Parts: sequence; structure tokens; C-alpha cells
Amino acid sequence: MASIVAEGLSIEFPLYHLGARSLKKRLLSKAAIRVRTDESNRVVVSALRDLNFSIQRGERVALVGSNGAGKTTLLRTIAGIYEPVGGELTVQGEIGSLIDPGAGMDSDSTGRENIRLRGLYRGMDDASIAALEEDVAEFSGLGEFLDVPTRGYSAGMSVRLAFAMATAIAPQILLMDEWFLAGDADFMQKAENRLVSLVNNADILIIASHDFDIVRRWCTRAIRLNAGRIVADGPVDEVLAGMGVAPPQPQPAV
Ligand SMILES: Nc1ncnc2c1ncn2[C@@H]1O[C@H](COP(=O)(O)OP(=O)(O)OP(=O)(O)O)[C@@H](O)[C@H]1O
Repeated sequence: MASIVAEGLSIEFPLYHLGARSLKKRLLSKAAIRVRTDESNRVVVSALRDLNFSIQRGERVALVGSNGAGKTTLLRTIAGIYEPVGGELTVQGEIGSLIDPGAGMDSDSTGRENIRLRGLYRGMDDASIAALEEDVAEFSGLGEFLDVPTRGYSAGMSVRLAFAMATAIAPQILLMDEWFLAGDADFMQKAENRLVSLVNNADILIIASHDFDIVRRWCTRAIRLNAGRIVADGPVDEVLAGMGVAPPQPQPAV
């Protein structure tokens, strides 16, 4: 059964190229809470600090908070992209992630080759890979660009391919960052229909967003991060009210 449990979870990033002593000093004094020197005398940013939470099957969770709060870092850590420097994170269930359009893609390979590689990585047989290829080709609408190396794709084309691949197989845990809202209008309409069915079929949804309409529509629980710490965790309306976000106005009857 899908679940995600964090106990004292912490993530840090070393800041390289901070050779100049005065700059280092200035940074450390201005942002003393978040930037520190570690045991090896490296300057590090504390992106996530001592997080404790448990997310169980059936939960629809929004990660909210201002720029730099740690939302994307938490999504990436759950996806297994970052290793915690402290604490523990236990994830049970198969993950599908809509976090970085280029992640897990080989830019020297064509779109079609990337689809096949993804299928092989997931241990699919030939018939399932062929079905995946057909589904992604149809949904992404990339036409002949599917046979071009993905390094030649525009940002929107990369989003289409990543979205079509990540949503072709329903995951137990669905992780989403709000980049998918960057597609063009036609694609977004199509994407939204597919997302709704994916969200309904996932055991757990976690979405990082500044869009409170989406948060209200899709989530039941919100975790608010501030400077890498959890400052609120509860029902969406309660957490948003704590951020000073007004409740939605009732729409007049037509
Ligand atoms: N690869 C990295 N190297 C160094 N610092 C990083 C890295 N990724 C994130 N950080 C730092 O970690 C902190 C959290 O960043 P994160 O991107 O998770 O925030 P966010 O809440 O998703 O912000 P936004 O709403 O702007 O997308 C920030 O201080 C950021 O500068």
C-alpha cells in the first residue's frame, strides 16, 4: 500500500564557487539561518530542515509556500533525486513524476528512443513498449519530431513529451510541479482531462503550486513550507486561511 513517511528529513546543497572570503562572510551574516558552513568547511544551504510528516493512501496533498520555501526540493527528494543529509524518508509505492521535463531523458536520443528506453527501464515487454510508443506519439502530437534527438526540442515540445510519457502509465504516487501549466492552451485542455483521470487513479497525489484554485480543486490537505521548514499542515482551507488567502466566493446562480 502506498505511503510516504518523513522523520527529521533534512536536505542541504553545497554552494560552490564561493571562493571570495568577503562574499562568503556577507552571505553567512545576512542569511545566517539558512546558510552555514559544514564540518568540511563548505558553505551549504539548508533547503529542507527537520521535516516530519506521514502521507497515506487516498491523500491529495498540496505543497505551498513562497519562492525558495523548499517545495520542489521536497518533490525531488520524494522522487529519489536527492539524498537526505539527515533523518529518514520511507516511500512505498511506484512513483510517477511530473517534476522536471528533461529528467530521465537522454538528450542525444530521439523522442521515440526515449520512450523505448523508459519502457525497458520499467521492465516492459515488446508489445507493451509498442503500445506505450503509440500512446505517447498520439497524445504528444509531436509528429515527425518524435524522430529527432530531444536536445533539439523547444521547451513546449519537451513538456509535451515528458507529460505524455509520465502519464501513459498510472503511478501509485503522482508527484507534480506546476511547470505542466506552461503548455499551450490546446494542449493544456487535453492534458487536464488526462490529469484528472490520473489523479483519480493515483493512491497519493502531491502537487507543488502557487495556484490556489488548483490547490483547492485537487487537494484535501496542504503542507506549508517556509525557509525549508513545515510551518502548517492540515486541511487546505485552514492552511490557506493561515496564509491570508481569502476563501473562494460563492458563484451567483445563472
Ligand atoms: N541544486 C541546488 N543547489 C543549490 N541550492 C539549491 C538547489 N536547489 C534548490 N536550492 C535552494 O534550496 C532552497 C529551496 O528551493 P526550492 O526550489 O525547493 O524552492 P521552491 O519552494 O520550489 O521555490 P519556487 O516557488 O520558487 O519554485 C532555495 O534556497 C534554493 O536556492
